[in-house]
Amino acid sequence: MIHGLYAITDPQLTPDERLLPAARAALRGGARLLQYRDKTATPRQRENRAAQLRDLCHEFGALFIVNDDPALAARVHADGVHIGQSDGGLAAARDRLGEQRIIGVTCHGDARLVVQTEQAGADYLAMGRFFPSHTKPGAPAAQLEALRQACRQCHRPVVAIGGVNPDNAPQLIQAGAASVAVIHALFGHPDPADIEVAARRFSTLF
Ligand SMILES: Cc1ncc(COP(=O)(O)OP(=O)(O)O)c(N)n1
Ligand SMILES: Cc1nc(C(=O)O)sc1CCOP(=O)(O)O
Ligand SMILES: [Mg+2]
Repeated sequence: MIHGLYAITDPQLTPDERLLPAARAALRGGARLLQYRDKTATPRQRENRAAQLRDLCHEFGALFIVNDDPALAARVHADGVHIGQSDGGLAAARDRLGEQRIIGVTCHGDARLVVQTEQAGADYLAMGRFFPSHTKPGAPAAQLEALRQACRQCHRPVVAIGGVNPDNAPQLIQAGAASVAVIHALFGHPDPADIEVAARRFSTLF
């Protein structure tokens, strides 16, 4: 079920030696989904890390999602993949992963695209960036009103992303977001104990 805190790893904030302790802390704090997002590692490193994160997520009963790469998601038996508008398309990802696995698709701030992408068969729709983001400052901005509209019209879960922290997340949840996806407000904390506290703050909002 796509609901609650959605933690996303980051190669700068969660490098190899910090990846598993940081991910474990987010899961202990209640993250219900975790995405492996790493555009810099070698294919072999990505496969190893993804397999370890999959096992960790399943220890906590959380869903494990791979960013960008349906083939890697299939190889490591992830629960699903997240694709953007330039990541090869929903149909190709569905062909690769079958009907049982989750496919999430970025729809930026476009409520009409959310509805179209739901009709095309995505399992969740992601909208953002709602607030200034340390991680991806150049992501196109999205408006809360578009989130409200999308959540009224769409039957699948909508995930809100971009500069989300425990203080601004309530606005997104109030607007109808089923989940908030977070990098910096979790993994920007150097100490895993603080990641867990932050994750718990998010989790109690749902
Ligand atoms: C949950 C979630 N939402 C949005 C994104 C962004 O995906 P994309 O537009 O493909 O950008 P990159 O993450 O690949 O830089 C995401 N990864 N996860
Ligand atoms: C990966 C990503 N995609 C975005 C979008 O708007 O599509 S914003 C973003 C970065 C999210 O990280 P943080 O929580 O640190 O802002
Ligand atoms: Mg992408």
